[in-house]
Amino acid sequence: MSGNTSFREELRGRLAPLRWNLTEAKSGAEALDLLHADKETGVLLLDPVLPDLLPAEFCGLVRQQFPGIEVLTMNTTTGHLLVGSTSPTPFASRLAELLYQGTTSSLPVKPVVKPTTYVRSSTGTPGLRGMVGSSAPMQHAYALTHMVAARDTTVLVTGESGTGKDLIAQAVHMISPRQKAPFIVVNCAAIPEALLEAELFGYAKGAFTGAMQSRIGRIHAAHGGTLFLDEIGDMPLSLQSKILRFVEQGEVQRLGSNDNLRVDVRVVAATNAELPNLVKQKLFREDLYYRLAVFPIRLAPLRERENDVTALAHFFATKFCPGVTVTPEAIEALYKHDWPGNVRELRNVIERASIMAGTAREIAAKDILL
Ligand SMILES: Nc1ncnc2c1ncn2[C@@H]1O[C@H](COP(=O)(O)OP(=O)(O)OP(=O)(O)O)[C@@H](O)[C@H]1O
Repeated sequence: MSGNTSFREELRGRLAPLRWNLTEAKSGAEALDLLHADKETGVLLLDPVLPDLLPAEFCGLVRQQFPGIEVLTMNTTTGHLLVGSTSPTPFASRLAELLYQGTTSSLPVKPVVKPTTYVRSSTGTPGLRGMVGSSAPMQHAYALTHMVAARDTTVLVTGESGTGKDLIAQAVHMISPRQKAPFIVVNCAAIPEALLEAELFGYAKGAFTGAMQSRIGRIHAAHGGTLFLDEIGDMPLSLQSKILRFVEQGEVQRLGSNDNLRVDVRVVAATNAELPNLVKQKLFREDLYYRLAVFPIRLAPLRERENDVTALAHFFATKFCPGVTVTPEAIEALYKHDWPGNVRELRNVIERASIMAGTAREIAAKDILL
């Protein structure tokens, strides 16, 4: 794991003869996502200069969520392992020795350390206001949100529709030092393409017919705070280079004006589209994708969130009808469903059920209409 491309290449070359399954990550967030996806990882070689997280934060997360993985820190200048003062495992010492010597010929073919468990405990990770659910994927999302919120790093929230991406974006702002400054939302899918540029960047007087006076755009309105670009996958290609310039350089040019105005805006983007696919189809700029995806937070679909349906059902029942409970049979009925619309769909089902329940003080299985 290293943000340094040439260092990763060098290491890949040196480890290639071992025929290990090698996976590379450019940032702490990407590494955590890959570890979640591939439970076979045994060893993580870490460049301690991470582009997104402090090494201690990253190591703490890996220790908490993947206790079986051995994290070995590297010196990227020398290419040697920094085997710390705590006693290293025999594997770490051997790898250190071999990398130090610049030869890997006698390394064991497989890493000797295997991951054992994947922590699913509900303890340790603080949650986020307004968000219910303590499944492992949600704890992972909460932890990433807490870690990144304090910085100005751009965040990309992904996940199916209704998984809570808006809530995460709001949380990033609300627990950041920018919380008292504006949180401006732009739904890129909801504003017609012809109006989006003026809406985002503003315009100078006379920029187009009807521009009777100058106006600042929503980017400007977010100065000092956070701009939430929702449905970023729908951002027209024609506007993407201008957005990239704003995200990279903090510069905004109003329509019909040559002045470059500087703004201090943190960007959070969200999408339910697979941006890498859009990049392949040339519908989304690759450079913008990489710039936005500095710190990705992926929200799992509800069907992958273990027991969260129970907690969410009780939460929404209380919200719509304080004092009402949900019977175990009703909960069982909820678990038979796949939830393609995710939490939004569950919320709607419980809202309807609380009406169907009438004057009863509980929501029964018969009230659950799927
Ligand atoms: N973990 C959660 N706890 C409580 N409510 C939630 C949670 N996740 C989502 N919701 C609720 O579900 C609804 C949909 O959430 P949200 O709008 O954040 O989803 P989204 O992923 O942004 O969807 P879309 O892609 O369609 O914009 C909202 O009413 C939100 O308050």
